[in-house]
Amino acid sequence: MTIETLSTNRSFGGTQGVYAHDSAETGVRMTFSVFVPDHAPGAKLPVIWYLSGLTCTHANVTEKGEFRRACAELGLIFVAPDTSPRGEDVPDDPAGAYDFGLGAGFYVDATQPPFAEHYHMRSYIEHELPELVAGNFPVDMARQGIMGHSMGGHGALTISLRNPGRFRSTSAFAPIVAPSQVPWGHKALDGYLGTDQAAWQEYDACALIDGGARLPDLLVDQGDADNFLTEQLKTHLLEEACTRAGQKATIRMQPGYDHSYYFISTFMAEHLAWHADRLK
Ligand SMILES: N[C@@H](CCC(=O)N[C@@H](CS)C(=O)NCC(=O)O)C(=O)O
Repeated sequence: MTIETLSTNRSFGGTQGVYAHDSAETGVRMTFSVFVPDHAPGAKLPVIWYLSGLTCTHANVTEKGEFRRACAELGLIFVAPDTSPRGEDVPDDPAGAYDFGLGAGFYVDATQPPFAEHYHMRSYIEHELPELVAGNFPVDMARQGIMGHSMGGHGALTISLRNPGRFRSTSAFAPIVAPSQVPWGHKALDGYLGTDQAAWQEYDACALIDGGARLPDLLVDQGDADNFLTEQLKTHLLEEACTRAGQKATIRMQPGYDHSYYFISTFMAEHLAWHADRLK
């Protein structure tokens, strides 16, 4: 599996790179970014997977996430994938809406035409990208953490819940916690998976927790001035599911913060330190 280096920049005593490769899962060229702190020759570092939200590419968090100083200090590799397949042959939302299709892969393996051909973001993130990164960067795959924002928070939670033991740490900023119960999720899961809601359950963090899936621990930050909180994010559903299940979790409402990277970057270093503690 070969990767093409699109750019590298020296930053915070490490290297921020952007890379591309031909993906077998999505059938198109995919771009992702990796920050590698300087390290002793031959050393392998723990890795954080960061899954982004609606409309994002790798670039949003790479440029606005403010993760590099903390990653350099803590010795963490930070990987940021794209949020969907892209290209002329890749179908989009029929009306070009931002919440489905391009930039909105929802970390599922689509089963419905015409999306089933390219929209394999679950398998891409769970299998293909980890193999590629493990083969090309100094990552210790025994020490993985996963985090994400909004749709990417949904991705981080569901991927971690479905793969017990793989991620020692899981956190999220303003995650979609119950896509089966909110308009963004209904539109995406219906479009990618069809109307049978039984197929949606493995892509719904609250349903997975209710079904018995567990994480060692969980950290979530949510701004109380987030304009998506009431209709789309419904953080209280995750709090209730964790309480019902006895799932250990720290879910914090942050007064005055919105949904943007101003919010994410504020709490990024704290999340990374929390991950690093669990990845020692
Ligand atoms: N901008 C969209 C909302 C989508 C949105 O807020 N996306 C979040 C993730 S759910 C994001 O990270 N946007 C890109 C950015 O802020 O850089 C709109 O048209 O309403």
